[in-house]
Amino acid sequence: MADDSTIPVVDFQVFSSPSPSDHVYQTSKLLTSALHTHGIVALINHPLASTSLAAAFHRARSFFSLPSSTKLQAPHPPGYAVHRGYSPPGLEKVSQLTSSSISSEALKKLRAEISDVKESFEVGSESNSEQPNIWLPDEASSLPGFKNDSLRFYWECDHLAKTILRSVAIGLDMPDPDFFVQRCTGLNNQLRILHYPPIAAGEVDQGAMTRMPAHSDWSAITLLFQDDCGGLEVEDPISPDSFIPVTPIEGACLVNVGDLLMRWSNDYLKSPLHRVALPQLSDRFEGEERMTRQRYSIPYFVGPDPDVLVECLPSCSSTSNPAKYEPITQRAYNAMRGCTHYESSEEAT
Ligand SMILES: O=C(O)CCC(=O)C(=O)O
Ligand SMILES: [Fe+2]
Repeated sequence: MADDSTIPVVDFQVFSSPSPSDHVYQTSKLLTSALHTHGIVALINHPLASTSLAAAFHRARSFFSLPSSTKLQAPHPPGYAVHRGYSPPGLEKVSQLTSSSISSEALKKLRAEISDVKESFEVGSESNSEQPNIWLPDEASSLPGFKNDSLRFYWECDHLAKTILRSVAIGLDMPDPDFFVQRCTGLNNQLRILHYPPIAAGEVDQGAMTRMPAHSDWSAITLLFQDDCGGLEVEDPISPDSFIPVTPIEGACLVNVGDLLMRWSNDYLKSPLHRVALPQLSDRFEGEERMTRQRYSIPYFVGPDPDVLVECLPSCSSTSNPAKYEPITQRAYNAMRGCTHYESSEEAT
């Protein structure tokens, strides 16, 4: 485990080979303890093959290198309801601000002043008819194998996610280790590849741009793979409003709690605020056009199936600690968060 100014690291080796159950239990306790204190953990020696991960980053670089006119042939639909396809830089803005915490005029002004500089492409299960995938029409000639390889990676991430969800259930001393796996079948996950293009250093100096503002994820858990650029930060649990850097560890899988696991666990597991800050001064390329480094990351959002009711786990409540949230389905939670997000970012649609 790390000190308080960095995020915890847990060695997940026991899940790569047959291991005694007490080792599995100890690792699972370390996992849930990290997700309790920080809401995020870096798993090392996890079972996802490093070759698959390297190939996924390679695929992301190839995709984002295509001309804009090609990428825009697989456009993300307007609105919040469907999360698939390509979003060009500046299109999507995430924010934790809600219309109840700030007036809509002030929110609009804030959004007009600060632009998110990133592009993304999102993929789901081919069986999810409510969220149909959006592929390039001509992918065979522009990016051979992109669709099949992306889908294979999607299911490899799902496999890792299920191992982690079982470990969370064990760490929470739940009677059924498959409780979460049965409710998060893989139908409703979302694979996102993200590219943060280089930014002119002048913009960094003026603070006119951000990479991704602070937000929590709407998922049950999120797996996140990042390159070596850095910039990801998570709210400091012992000093809220300040953020600690999530320093890249090669090959590690970051796992953060999403809002729905937080609700399931009655706030025992925290869905942390996190953001992507601009790179450090020392990490800028100098020259006439002083630019920052570009960054790639791959989040994988693990969602319960849309109609699963997320309600406080019996082991996480008592008479002195009653349930804090009303039961809610993923579908209803998505609509609730999405409406707020959509209303307050209408210029993005
Ligand atoms: O790019 C990253 O490292 C973070 C991405 C993220 O937080 C998200 O897509 O929700
Ligand atoms: Fe996130």
